[in-house]
Amino acid sequence: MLYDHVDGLRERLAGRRTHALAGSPGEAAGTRQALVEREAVVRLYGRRTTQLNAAENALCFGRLDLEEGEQGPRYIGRIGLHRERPGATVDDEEPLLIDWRAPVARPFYLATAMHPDGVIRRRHIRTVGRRVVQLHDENLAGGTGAEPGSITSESALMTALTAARTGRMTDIVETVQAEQDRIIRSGPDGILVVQGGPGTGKTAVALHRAAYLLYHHREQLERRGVLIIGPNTTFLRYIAEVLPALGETGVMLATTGDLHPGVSPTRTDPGPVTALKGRLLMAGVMAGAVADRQWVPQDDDETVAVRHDGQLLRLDRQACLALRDRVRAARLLHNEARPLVHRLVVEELTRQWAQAVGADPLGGESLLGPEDLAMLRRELEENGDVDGVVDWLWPALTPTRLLRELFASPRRIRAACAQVGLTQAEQDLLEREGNGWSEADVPLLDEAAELLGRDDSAARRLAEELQTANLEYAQGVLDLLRGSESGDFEDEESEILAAFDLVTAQDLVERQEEADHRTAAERAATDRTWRFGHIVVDEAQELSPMAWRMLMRRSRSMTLVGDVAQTGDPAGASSWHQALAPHVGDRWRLEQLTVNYRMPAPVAKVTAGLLESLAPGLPAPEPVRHDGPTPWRRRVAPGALAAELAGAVRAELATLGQDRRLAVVAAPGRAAGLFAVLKPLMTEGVALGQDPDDDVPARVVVLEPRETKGLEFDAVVVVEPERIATSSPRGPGDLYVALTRATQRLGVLHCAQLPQGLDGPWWSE
Ligand SMILES: Nc1ncnc2c1ncn2[C@@H]1O[C@H](COP(=O)(O)OP(=O)(O)OP(=O)(O)O)[C@@H](O)[C@H]1O
Repeated sequence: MLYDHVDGLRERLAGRRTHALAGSPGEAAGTRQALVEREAVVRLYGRRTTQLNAAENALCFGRLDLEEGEQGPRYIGRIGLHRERPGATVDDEEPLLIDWRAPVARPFYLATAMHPDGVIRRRHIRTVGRRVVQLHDENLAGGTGAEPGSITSESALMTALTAARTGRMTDIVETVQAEQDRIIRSGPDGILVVQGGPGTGKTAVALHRAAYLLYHHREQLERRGVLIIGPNTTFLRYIAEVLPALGETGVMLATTGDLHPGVSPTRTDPGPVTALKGRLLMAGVMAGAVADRQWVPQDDDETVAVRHDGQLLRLDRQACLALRDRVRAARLLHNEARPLVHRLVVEELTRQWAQAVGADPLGGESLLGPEDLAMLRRELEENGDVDGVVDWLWPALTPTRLLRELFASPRRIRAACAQVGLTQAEQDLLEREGNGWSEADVPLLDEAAELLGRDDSAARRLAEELQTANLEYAQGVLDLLRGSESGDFEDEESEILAAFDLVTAQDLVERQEEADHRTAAERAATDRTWRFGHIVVDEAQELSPMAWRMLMRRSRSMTLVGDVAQTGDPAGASSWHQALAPHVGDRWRLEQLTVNYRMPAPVAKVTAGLLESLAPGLPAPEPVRHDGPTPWRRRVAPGALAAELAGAVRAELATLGQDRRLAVVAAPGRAAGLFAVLKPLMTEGVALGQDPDDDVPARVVVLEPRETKGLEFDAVVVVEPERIATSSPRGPGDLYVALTRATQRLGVLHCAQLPQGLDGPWWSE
């Protein structure tokens, strides 16, 4: 019945869309307003159809039977559906399916036998396509007993947790747990931090929270947009299908490296450089770099000069210093101060000129009156040399130019750091050759953009050029139509009105301008200053202080999820207080997730040992699955590692069975070598890859620890953990990440001793 209802809705929407596209006849038809309205209506129908399509799988997954006296039963699903009754108001419409995010759906996630909340039975409905294949009932009212063969929602959860991993994250809407539900439904205001160990569902919760907030605050959030920040593009691909499956599109997914429109990081900085660029004092370095570009002559002999009407007018060091002080006192952003610089230069030159030509040879008052001076000023304003002087003293700067020229010059670096107190060795780290930007440069570019402000003159010029180009293009289109007319029509048909009889090029351009119907996310992607309605940051522990500074400009409504024990970035945080205090003091709230949904208990035990040495006192999440295979470890001679690895992977695949995926994780720099070792597997029909980003994820992937961040696999084989732990100052955190990716099986191959915390009785040999 529900699917029939959806089909009917889809059909009606398609009909209305076609009707809207055809346009309504009448006086207003063809006006700009009618076009805009039509576009809006068509987009609305399109969005609604997308939502209906997204809900096709597992449209309805739950049912609540309520105590007598309550209405019921309630069916819970991915979207809300109502039976429309002619003449009924929205409130009277009969609910057929309740959106999982609606308040009345909440008992589906929260009701327990202890606190049934009016629910006597909770039913999980499993469907394949449009067919119901399984029902799981939980009787929450005492005495009724479960129906034979029924299982509890714990079983529905277990089914989800033990399913084969596909390489893409799926939603958890059918089995959200109480502690997760509370976070998902918490209000949007302020900054919410969700701390939880590996596999506690932080990513899942963050994405469902985004869907929940969009549902309850749709108008505001669709206007301002929701931004989801992840640690790398691999991770973003991994999570990309969750929100569309929940019917929510139009959310912007990005890394912090994507936040400066026009810049795509391609460069990898060494760890110490990343760490330095992430420090808050870089804000001072950027301010110093801008100040350094507000130039004055270095000694008293040096001047800048303007030739005017045969006279050479000069600004010496003292004049330039005075001018710079006056401009700085106005506290304008660098580029926005340029008109003031221009005005003051003209003022000074006018003064000098008046002195030169208007001086009374007899020593009396100037011979020039106010009108002469005004004329002089106007002449100087139009003198191109003055523009040159302004460019010299106070150049128009883009953030990229400022940084490129800064990093290319030891002198500029020294000047920029003068007030900040970086050692010479640290200053040397900033120097670099070649082009290209790194992720750590992006917050610096953002900082620079804040200090520089806009240079409106260039933007205005560009807008004018664009307008002229558009007009020319539109005129060209009309000319083309006119040109193709004569041969095509017979005499009597040439009476027919053509487009060029009805519209001018200007009309066409205006119509194009109105046709910008991009979503907030699309517009935000091209606007550095866009303020989002809400920002979700996943793996938030990885952000540097400078990256936090950049993000805080984009919104103060945030959900930050992460685990300070998993920090891998050299500039990342070791505590939430350390990360947030410089930006928002203690104005943030903390929620914790405590249940480990990913790893079975035997794997969790191994990783808990490492956690204790990594972050003493941080509790290890409690695994929800108590059984599972015991992790294995095998110590091998260095020469035998390659052969042992190939054998171990073969054995793991055989144990796992078809459709299950495995990751081999090794220290940075070793993945390529191990990939070569495993290549023969390909001749055995095993898809092998080095990129979890592949369109069709390979069955076996060889990765470095940081590439596995946020991902999970049915089985994981970690090669030489000691080498991972010692590969960088954040090595132990990287090892912890690698070991916590397995949903079923974990194995370790090692030549050296196991690192501290990992050596224990929990392994099978
Ligand atoms: N309530 C739930 N129902 C079903 N599956 C769940 C639930 N909560 C979490 N999971 C599953 O547990 C796994 C781990 O979740 P997720 O990746 O969100 O954890 P995480 O805390 O972000 O982990 P990490 O910090 O290691 O990246 C995923 O497969 C997720 O789908």
